[in-house]
Amino acid sequence: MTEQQKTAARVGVLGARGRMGMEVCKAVDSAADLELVAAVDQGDDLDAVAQAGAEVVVDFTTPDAVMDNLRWCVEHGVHAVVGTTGFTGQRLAEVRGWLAGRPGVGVVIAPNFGIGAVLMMQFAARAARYFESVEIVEQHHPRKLDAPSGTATHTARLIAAARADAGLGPAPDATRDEVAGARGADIDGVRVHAVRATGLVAHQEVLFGTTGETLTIRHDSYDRVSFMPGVLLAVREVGRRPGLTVGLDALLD
Ligand SMILES: NC(=O)C1=CN([C@@H]2O[C@H](COP(=O)(O)OP(=O)(O)OC[C@H]3O[C@@H](n4cnc5c(N)ncnc54)[C@H](OP(=O)(O)O)[C@@H]3O)[C@@H](O)[C@H]2O)C=CC1
Ligand SMILES: O=C(O)C1=N[C@H](C(=O)O)C[C@H](O)C1
Repeated sequence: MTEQQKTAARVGVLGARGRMGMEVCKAVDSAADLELVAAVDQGDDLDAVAQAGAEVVVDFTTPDAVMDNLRWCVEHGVHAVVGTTGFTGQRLAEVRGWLAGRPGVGVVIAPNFGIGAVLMMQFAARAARYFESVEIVEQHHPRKLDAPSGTATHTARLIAAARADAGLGPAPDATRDEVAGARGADIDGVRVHAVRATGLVAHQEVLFGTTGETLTIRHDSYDRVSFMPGVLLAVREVGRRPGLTVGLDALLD
């Protein structure tokens, strides 16, 4: 064993045969300071992760699978970096509850690991107080299971909080006799529209409007490599951050 291998952090990937999981396995494999010790997918035994001595697990599975995986990690003292979507306030509270019993364990959950996407969300939250209207349009590949995206849901919540802080009421909207769904989903008072089309990867526009002007903030991931610097940053940092960290923002400061 080389000196490099002795000090490399041991990483397991869940959802390893998925679109993101495959990319994460490649990225971990290519990082000199990380060692891919377990690649687990549907039907594989999670104990492979423990047997391989993984210190950090990366989860890109499904909203249905992720909670069981995460509880397993916390119970086994393995740090977790989670990109899988579907984290409601209730789910986050549950994770905090598990972590309370394992004070040394760190969990990072981020709806989007793209640096540009994180900035897009920050810029949108900053702009929110100045515009009476706001709508989010997220666009993804058609094999995505969830809608709206985790990124769009998170963005809507940030915008809603900023609007509430600024004392803004509901965005003006005189629509009547709607065809169901025509105005998108309502997330904390923010309309979110989900587009699915072959050729897309992951894209989002936040459209703000006020008298005589609009502001559009747009982010595009054209390739899943865009998420890898954020994922690797979280893998390297998670052990130094016991408890739950939501979003990549705290790791970029
Ligand atoms: N935070 C971020 O930056 C990003 C988040 N995502 C999110 O990551 C998740 C995965 O996306 P994507 O890679 O495109 O999806 P895929 O469907 O391509 O991959 C998910 C993989 O997880 C497997 N899987 C299902 N259940 C389990 C389980 N219990 N244990 C281990 N593996 C399991 C699936 O197997 P099978 O197909 O057999 O069910 C599949 O191989 C989604 O929630 C997506 O929204 C995606 C991109 C970026
Ligand atoms: O499923 C995807 O592809 C993506 N999922 C995440 C989300 O739901 O926000 C992140 C990114 O949009 C890609």
